[in-house]
Amino acid sequence: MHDTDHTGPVAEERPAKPSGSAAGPGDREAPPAIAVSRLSKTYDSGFQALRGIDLEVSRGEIFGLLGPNGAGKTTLISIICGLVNATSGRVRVDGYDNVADYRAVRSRVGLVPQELATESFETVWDTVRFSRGLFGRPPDAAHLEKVLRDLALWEKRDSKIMSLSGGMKRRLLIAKALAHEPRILFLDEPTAGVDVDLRHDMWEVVRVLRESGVTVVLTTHYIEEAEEMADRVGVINNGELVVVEEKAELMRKLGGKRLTLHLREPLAEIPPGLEHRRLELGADGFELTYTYDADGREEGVAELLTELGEAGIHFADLHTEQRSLEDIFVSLVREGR
Ligand SMILES: Nc1ncnc2c1ncn2[C@@H]1O[C@H](COP(=O)(O)OP(=O)(O)OP(=O)(O)O)[C@@H](O)[C@H]1O
Repeated sequence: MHDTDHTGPVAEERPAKPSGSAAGPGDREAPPAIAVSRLSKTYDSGFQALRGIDLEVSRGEIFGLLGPNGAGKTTLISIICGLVNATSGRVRVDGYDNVADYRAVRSRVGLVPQELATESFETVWDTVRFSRGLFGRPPDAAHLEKVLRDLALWEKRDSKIMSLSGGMKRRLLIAKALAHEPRILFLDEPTAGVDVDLRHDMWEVVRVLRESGVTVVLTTHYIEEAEEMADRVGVINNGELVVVEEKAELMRKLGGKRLTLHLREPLAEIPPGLEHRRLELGADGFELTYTYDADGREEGVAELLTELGEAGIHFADLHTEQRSLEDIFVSLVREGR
């Protein structure tokens, strides 16, 4: 199944031995958790799902892969985990090539799929124990207990899966993926279709994982989720990584602020003399929006209000807001079209 042209050159680059527990900041020799270079995927149907992806994820990082439906998120993580073959390019996990060193890679990654578990007659405990065994790891009741406790499932260890709530089933999927002690956990759309409370529970779970030093890559099309959880965000659209940025930096660079004025009288168009401003008029003519810098320079607002007053434009109300990652995302995806 696997391409055969990947063996060889990687051997001398990979670490001779697994590098023990997660590397500390002083460990300069340690390879990144994930290194993807020039990765492309064309499915047998001829559809090109990924186009030359380059990406590095550091150890201990929480990386959010954000993109609309069909953007290529699942394809990318499936290739990194070694479940789908790439057409070209290369993936290394902890320094191991995902084709030549398939086993080393599989033992280092845990994948939490979108679907809920189906083995409904099994107990929670048997499920995690079995998952660990699948990876050839020796039994370790203490580790499994810790995983179940961290995920608030310890009290349910003897319960059958069918008796668990939806939230517990989701957490059990994570417990299964953690049973063999992976260093990198992939969460594919962890909160797709769940209610708000459950979504917040999942965010909490990811925070706990971060504290335990696990590298987390999560895919989502909820901006809020990436904004809430990720250290860095990569936006993928049409199989291309449109941007990869520290979340805070992305907000700072592209965030901007928006001032919205609710006018007393509707306008048919932006009045002459104000065209140089970044103004937008709402469809009903009552809402005028001004976008300005995110870095705190707000002197333009006072000038604008004076100019509007001079032009005889009066407003009944105004409010400002920070542009959200949602706005940024929408504009990036538009630009990428
Ligand atoms: N086995 C396959 N054969 C052909 N095309 C495929 C296959 N799997 C996925 N695709 C196509 O590749 C594209 C990317 O799919 P992928 O599942 O990676 O997207 P995604 O970003 O994860 O989307 P979603 O958010 O809907 O899960 C889609 O257009 C999809 O239809």
